[in-house]
Amino acid sequence: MLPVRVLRAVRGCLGYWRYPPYYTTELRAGSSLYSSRTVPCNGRLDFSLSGLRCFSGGLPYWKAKKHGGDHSKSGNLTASDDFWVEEEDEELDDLDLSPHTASLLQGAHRVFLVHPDVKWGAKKQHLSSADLQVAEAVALIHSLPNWSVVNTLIMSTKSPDSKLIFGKGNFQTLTDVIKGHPQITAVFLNVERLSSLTEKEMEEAWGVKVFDRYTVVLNIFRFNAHTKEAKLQIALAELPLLRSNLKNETAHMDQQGGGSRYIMGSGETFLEVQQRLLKEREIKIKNALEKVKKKRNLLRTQRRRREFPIISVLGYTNSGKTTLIKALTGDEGLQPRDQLFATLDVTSHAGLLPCRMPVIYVDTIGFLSQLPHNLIESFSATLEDVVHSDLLIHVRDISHPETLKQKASVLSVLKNLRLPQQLLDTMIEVHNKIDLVDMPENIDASVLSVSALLGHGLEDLKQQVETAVMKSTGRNVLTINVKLESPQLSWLYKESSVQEVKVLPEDGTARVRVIITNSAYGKYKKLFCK
Ligand SMILES: Nc1nc2c(ncn2[C@@H]2O[C@H](COP(=O)(O)OP(=O)(O)OP(=O)(O)O)[C@@H](O)[C@H]2O)c(=O)[nH]1
Ligand SMILES: [Mg+2]
Repeated sequence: MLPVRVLRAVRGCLGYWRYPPYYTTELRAGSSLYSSRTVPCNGRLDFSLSGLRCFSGGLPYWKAKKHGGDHSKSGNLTASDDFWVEEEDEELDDLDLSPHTASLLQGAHRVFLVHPDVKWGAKKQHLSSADLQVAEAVALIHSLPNWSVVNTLIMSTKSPDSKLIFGKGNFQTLTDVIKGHPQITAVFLNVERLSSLTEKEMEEAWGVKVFDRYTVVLNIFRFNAHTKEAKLQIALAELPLLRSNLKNETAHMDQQGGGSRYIMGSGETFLEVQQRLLKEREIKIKNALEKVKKKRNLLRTQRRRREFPIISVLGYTNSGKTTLIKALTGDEGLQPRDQLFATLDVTSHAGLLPCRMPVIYVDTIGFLSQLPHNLIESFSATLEDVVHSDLLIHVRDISHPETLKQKASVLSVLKNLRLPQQLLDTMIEVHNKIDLVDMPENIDASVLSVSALLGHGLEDLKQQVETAVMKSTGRNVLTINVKLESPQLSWLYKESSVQEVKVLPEDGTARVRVIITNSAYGKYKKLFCK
């Protein structure tokens, strides 16, 4: 989604970009725009963007300086995360989005991690070894503040669908091992989802909390969600947990003769009242999400009208998407972290291509194989905007032992998003973290190797992005010779984006570098090149 404030910010910078290059321009977003001072045009015009900066406190503010600095560095045109905070919608405010299963998030947990290794059958994981699945599960736990893994155990099972996941003998062995770790406060069973009954039985047998992937991933999401949409998605994804808690609670009350009794005067039992409240909550959340979505569509339309090329950056979680966008835009507000799902909210960041055309890089939620299904559904909604991109960049962590498997799972999620074929065909694949590998093998010529952290390979990447964006948006960067006495130059200022003008006084001409659409160039040729 592209919040209003950022649109304003980018509009400010577009204003600058389209401005004839004989001004030093000071743009202030929020107040009336341009206060400009004319600077004499002395032949070669060199514009530095190194003074462009968008501060995170107060109003966004840009200042363009003449001369000096690194032109190719779009980085200084920034939109920090603060500008992506959505405008508050008062109507949504009565919906309590604080976690309803909050107890899990609070405090520290010392976790015993159990990975059921399915040897055969439909649930066997073919692409990944048990050790690597455990490594990913450990990374999930470490993505939660103050949670640590005390020990891990891979236990084979022939009956993953049975109530206790393991056969009787293995379950007993497991219980003995867990009981031998009195310092633990929880067990993380690395399965997608445990039924409430299984969870309850295991907790009784082991005497500590038991978590599945759904609960852990939901908690990570909850911890990292900042925008209203992300919080709403989480509130929705939390409902199945609340429903199964309710079942447990009612069963417990029933044992004491309470849960299914009628509440006096209401005509409803405790269970019915709670179910109704949950249903009402679900409807409210869905309505609120629908509203946010409509707002997003509106912003999308506005953005289209202003024609900022959109580049969506996708990839497996922790592959370096945020680091890459930070390197390409210089946005200091971005905070890459060595965690899974560090980025949950889809945010957009303004950058400049080498030809100085502003573009918007969209940072997206990372993919994870075996992400719980409900969560995929809620979060694929946040990827809807990807469909409207002009270009996709797929970032891969080339140093990861399962980099190929990660690529396969990203491509399969993309397939489900039903993206236009042309967008998939033009997708740029970036091999990131090359600083961590000795000798990259079999690199396809079309693939770009970079180290987003160290800044290696970024110039080539920007160049390739520029070529692809120009192609997909029907634009060209051209240098055109114009006669100074003809209206060509003023026509170009009006109909295209003039980047640079070199006056050649001896022959009364100028060399003009422009970014021009195919159709405008067609008109230009018709008018002036007969
Ligand atoms: N050595 C090295 N580390 C990198 C590079 N790029 C990113 N990292 C590190 O990888 C970790 C994850 O980086 P992020 O940019 O947060 O990854 P992401 O893909 O945005 O992750 P999610 O938002 O969680 O999906 C951080 O610790 C980065 O510092 C690189 O080129 N080299
Ligand atoms: Mg990220």
